[in-house]
Amino acid sequence: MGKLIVIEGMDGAGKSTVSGLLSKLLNNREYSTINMSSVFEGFLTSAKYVNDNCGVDAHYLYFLSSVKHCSDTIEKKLAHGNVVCDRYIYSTIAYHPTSELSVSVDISTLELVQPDFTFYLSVSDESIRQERLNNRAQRSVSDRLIKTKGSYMDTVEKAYEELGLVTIDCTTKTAQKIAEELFVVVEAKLEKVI
Ligand SMILES: Nc1ncnc2c1ncn2[C@@H]1O[C@H](COP(=O)(O)OP(=O)(O)OP(=O)(O)O)[C@@H](O)[C@H]1O
Ligand SMILES: Cc1cn([C@H]2C[C@H](O)[C@@H](COP(=O)(O)O)O2)c(=O)[nH]c1=O
Repeated sequence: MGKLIVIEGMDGAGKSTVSGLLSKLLNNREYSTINMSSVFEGFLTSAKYVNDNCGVDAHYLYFLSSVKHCSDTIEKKLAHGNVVCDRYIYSTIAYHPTSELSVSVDISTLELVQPDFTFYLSVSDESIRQERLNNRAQRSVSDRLIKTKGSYMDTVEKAYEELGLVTIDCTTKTAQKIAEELFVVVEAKLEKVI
């Protein structure tokens, strides 16, 4: 059974870039990289539909079921090697503040595969996060949202912080440097899967 490494963070923090570089460092052959948003065909189209046409409860339930789907996909991949996953259940928790929800779901009932490592990539300077988002094509609705005090993205960031994940400050370091930092942590604890 392989190991699961989850990379979390807000839009533009560098998750997909760092996930790819980390996979490379860890050895491509044994590591597959997946993005929660592309785990099944049509995910982003449906996510946009739900966002535009449904309330926050439906949005939350859509993402929860998608995480379950992602977990099942990961489980199959773990039989053949290790997996680096860009976003997981922590995104769903952080992006859906409980104060906005009228439904409550016991996450343990989803029986998700538990990560062996979870890293939260933080960018403390909002102008840097915005610059990164502006330098690439927009991919999601929250790509447009600027974090100001009391805003939705501020709530998302606080929710992430409350989860107490291993936090990596990605404000000024290069993506390569961040990946190397994570590589050291993972390598130190990992049994080689051959
Ligand atoms: N440490 C870094 N320093 C400078 N630029 C970076 C860094 N990490 C990523 N970038 C650049 O910032 C942009 C956003 O990175 P990336 O797409 O990896 O973020 P993301 O967290 O996966 O975003 P999203 O969640 O919105 O998909 C890309 O253009 C990428 O090349
Ligand atoms: C898992 C999850 C994600 N979101 C948001 C966060 C992002 O803005 C998009 C996903 O696109 P990305 O290219 O992977 O950044 O969806 C959400 O609102 N709820 C969730 O559970």
